[in-house]
Amino acid sequence: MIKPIYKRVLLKLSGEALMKGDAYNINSSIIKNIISEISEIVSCGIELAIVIGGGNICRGISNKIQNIDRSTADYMGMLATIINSLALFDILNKSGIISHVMSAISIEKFLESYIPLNAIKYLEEGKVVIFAGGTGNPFFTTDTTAALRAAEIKAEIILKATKVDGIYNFDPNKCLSAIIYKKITFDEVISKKLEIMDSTAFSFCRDQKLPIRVFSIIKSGALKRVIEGKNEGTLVYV
Ligand SMILES: Nc1ncnc2c1ncn2[C@@H]1O[C@H](COP(=O)(O)OP(=O)(O)O)[C@@H](O)[C@H]1O
Ligand SMILES: O=c1ccn([C@@H]2O[C@H](COP(=O)(O)OP(=O)(O)O)[C@@H](O)[C@H]2O)c(=O)[nH]1
Repeated sequence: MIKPIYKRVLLKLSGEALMKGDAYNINSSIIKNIISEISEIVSCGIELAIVIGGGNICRGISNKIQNIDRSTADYMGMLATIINSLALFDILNKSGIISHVMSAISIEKFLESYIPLNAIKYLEEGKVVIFAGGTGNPFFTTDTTAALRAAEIKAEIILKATKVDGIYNFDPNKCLSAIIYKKITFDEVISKKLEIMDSTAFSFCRDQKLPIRVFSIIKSGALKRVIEGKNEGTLVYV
């Protein structure tokens, strides 16, 4: 049985990390693992909001189109987050975890628009809320979306599930001797220009005093350990 130290959290799932070896898709073993952990934490009373990225879809498309305008590519990216959010919604509901998708971009035909008070109501009812469509604005990322939404719904922490198991002094995919931080302040992460998240997201979380824990999406049991306040990945704090 999980002993959570949080009541309401926002989970950021990297689109690219979900892809793993399955080019421009969602890897079935990664999603199966994360769904089973989500099921465990939701059944112990955690109120869970999710932001899912779109890198697994949009990077594949924009790599193939030459000279695409930045804002056009960004709108394609936001649509990619909607595709991933709908996929996640379907998988969650089929696994018996009631969830809702709320989008920053209105598509009345099949998507509920993002209304903060409704999102909070769903969370209080024990339903998972997936925030789709990013912030609705180009030049931002889903990390910044996660920061904004987490502040608005008053989540206690952002849990960033990604390809690496924490924040290192250098990108571990480029420097094999990089050393992991168990915890690090926002000021340090910003001044050292550690690029695991964008600086807009880091600055916003610092100002809002909203901690972030970065951990591996692949490591089994990591989400559960994070929810229990165990020393998993890297904690970024004020
Ligand atoms: N200092 C760092 N510590 C850890 N990872 C880093 C660092 N700098 C850059 N990265 C990179 O950040 C990536 C994870 O960021 P994320 O936003 O989840 O990925 P993506 O944008 O590909 O979805 C890692 O795969 C890693 O290569
Ligand atoms: O508010 C937002 C959120 C996302 N995006 C676009 O959507 C893409 C996918 O999001 P992200 O890169 O954060 O996904 P991830 O890396 O987590 O898969 C981004 O690269 C941007 O092009 C955007 O323009 N505005």
